[in-house]
Amino acid sequence: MRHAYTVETVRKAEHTLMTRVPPGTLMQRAAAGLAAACADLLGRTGRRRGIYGSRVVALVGSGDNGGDTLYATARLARRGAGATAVLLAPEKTHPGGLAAFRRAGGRTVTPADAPPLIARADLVLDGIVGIGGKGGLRPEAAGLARAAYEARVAVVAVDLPSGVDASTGEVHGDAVRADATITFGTYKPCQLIDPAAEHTGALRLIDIGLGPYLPDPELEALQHADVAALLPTPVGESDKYRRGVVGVVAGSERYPGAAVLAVGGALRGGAGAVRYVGPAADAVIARYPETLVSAGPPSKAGRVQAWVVGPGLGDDARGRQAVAEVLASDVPVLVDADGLRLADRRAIRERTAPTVLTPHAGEAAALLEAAREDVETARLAHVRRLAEEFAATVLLKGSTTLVAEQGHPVRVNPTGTAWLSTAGSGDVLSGLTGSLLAAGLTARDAASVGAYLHGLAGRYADVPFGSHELAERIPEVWHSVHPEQGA
Ligand SMILES: NC(=O)C1=CN([C@@H]2O[C@H](COP(=O)(O)OP(=O)(O)OC[C@H]3O[C@@H](n4cnc5c(N)ncnc54)[C@H](O)[C@@H]3O)[C@@H](O)[C@H]2O)[C@@H](O)CC1
Ligand SMILES: [K+]
Repeated sequence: MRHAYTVETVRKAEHTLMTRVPPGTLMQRAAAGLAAACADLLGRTGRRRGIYGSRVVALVGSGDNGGDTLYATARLARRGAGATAVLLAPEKTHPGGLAAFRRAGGRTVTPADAPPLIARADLVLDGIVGIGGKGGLRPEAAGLARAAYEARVAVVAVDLPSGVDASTGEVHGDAVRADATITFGTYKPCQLIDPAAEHTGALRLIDIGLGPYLPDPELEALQHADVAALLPTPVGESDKYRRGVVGVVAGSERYPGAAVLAVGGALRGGAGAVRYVGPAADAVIARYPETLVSAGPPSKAGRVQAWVVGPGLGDDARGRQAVAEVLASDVPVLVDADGLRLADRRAIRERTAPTVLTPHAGEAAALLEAAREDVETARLAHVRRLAEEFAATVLLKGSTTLVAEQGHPVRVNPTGTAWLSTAGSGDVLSGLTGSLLAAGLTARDAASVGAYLHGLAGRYADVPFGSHELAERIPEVWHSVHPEQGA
C-alpha cells in the first residue's frame, strides 16, 4: 500500500522527528537519497552514462527544498559532475546548502543566464519549491521550467514538481513537468492525483525516518499484493450462491450493448453467477449463454447478493421503477450511468446496505450541481463531498480514479490508461465491481479492486481497443496480480 499525507500532517510529523535527531539530519538524509537517485538516473540515461563529466543544473528557490537540492548537487559535484545552480532568490538561498555547493566546486548563475545551460544539461533538478509552495510558478521560474521541457532535458523534481498543490493534486498556474520525482518521508497527494500527478513522472520515495510519526493515512493506493489479498477465491465447498450471485439491471431497446458489456464485466469479477434483468436478454444470452436472464422487474428476479443498476438503462418510467426497486433491496447496490440520474437522492441516503456510486466527472457534477471542470480540477474535494452528501461509497472515474467513503482514507487507483476513456468502458467496470460486491468484498474494497483490475485490463489490451475486450483481459490481469489464480 502506498500512503499519502497532506502538508499539514507531514509538517507535524517532521516537527516531532526533528526534536529527536541532531539539527540538519533530515535534510542530509533527503539530500543523500536524492543524490543517489540522480546518480542512478545519470548512469542509465545521461549522455555520458555516468556522473563524471555530466552537466547538472539545479533550479534553486528560497526554502528548504532549495537546500535539499544544493546539498544533493554538491554530492554530485564531488563525484565529478559539472554543477550549476540557478538562484531564483539569491538573498534567501539556504545558506548551509549554498556553502556546501560552493565548497564542492559548484558555480551559481542568475536566471537570465540559465537557458543555454539548461538546454545543454544532462539533468535539471527542480528545487524551486516543495511542500511550502503556494500557487503556480512565478514567471521567471516558469520560463526556466519551460526551457528544460522544450530542450527535452531530464528533469528530476525534488520532493514534488514545483507549482502543483501538494495536498490536493490541484494545479493553479504553471508547474514543472518532471520525468522523475524523488520525494521524502512519505508520498503526498499531488503525486497520485491528476492533474498534478501528470507532472510527477516516475516516483521514488526516500525514507528519512518519518514513518513512526505519521498517523493513519489521508490517501492510499493499493498495490498488487493488497489486491491479491482481496481477490475472491472459491473454496471446495463453494456453490454459486456462496460465491455470490450478482444481478445486473442494464440496457434498453436503444442501448442493448451496455447490458452485454456490464454482464461481461460481471462474469469476470469472481461472483458465482450473473442474473440479468431487462429488455436486452437476447443480446446478453447470445454473447454469454451462462447468464440467468429475466425480463423483470428486479424484485421478481430471484436471489442476488448484490445489484448493479444503470448502464444504458435510458430514461423511461420502467428504468426509474427498476432503480427504485433495487435501491429498496437490502443487499449492496452499485449505481452507475443512467441509474445516477434516475435514483432518488433520499432513497440512496437512507439505505442500510452498502451503496456504491460510480460517476464520471460529468455525472458527479450533475449530482453536486457543480461545474464539470471544477470536478476535474479538484477531484479529491469533490469525491469526498459526494461520499458525504450521499452517505455512499463513491468511485469517481477519470484520469485518476478515486474511491471515497466517509471515515476512511480516500483510495486512489494507480492503474489505468487514457485509452480507457472509450464508450462502454464504464459498463464493464460497473459489472466487474458489482461482481466483487456479490463475492463479499466491502463496498470500498470492491470499488478499489474493480478499478485496479479494470485499469490493468486497459493496459494489457492491444490499443486501440473496444470495451468488450476489457472483460476478456481480466483473467490475464487476475493472474498477474495473483499468480496462483486466473488465466
Ligand atoms: N521540514 C523538514 O523536516 C524537511 C524538509 N525538507 C525539504 O523542505 C521542503 C519544505 O521546505 P520549506 O518549508 O522551506 O518550503 P519550500 O522550500 O517548499 O518553499 C518555501 C519558500 O518558497 C516561497 N514560495 C512559496 N510559493 C512559491 C512560488 N509559487 N514561487 C516561488 N516561491 C514560492 C516561500 O516564500 C518560501 O520562501 C520540503 O519540500 C523538502 O524538500 C527535507 O529536507 C526533509 C526534511
Ligand atoms: K520541487
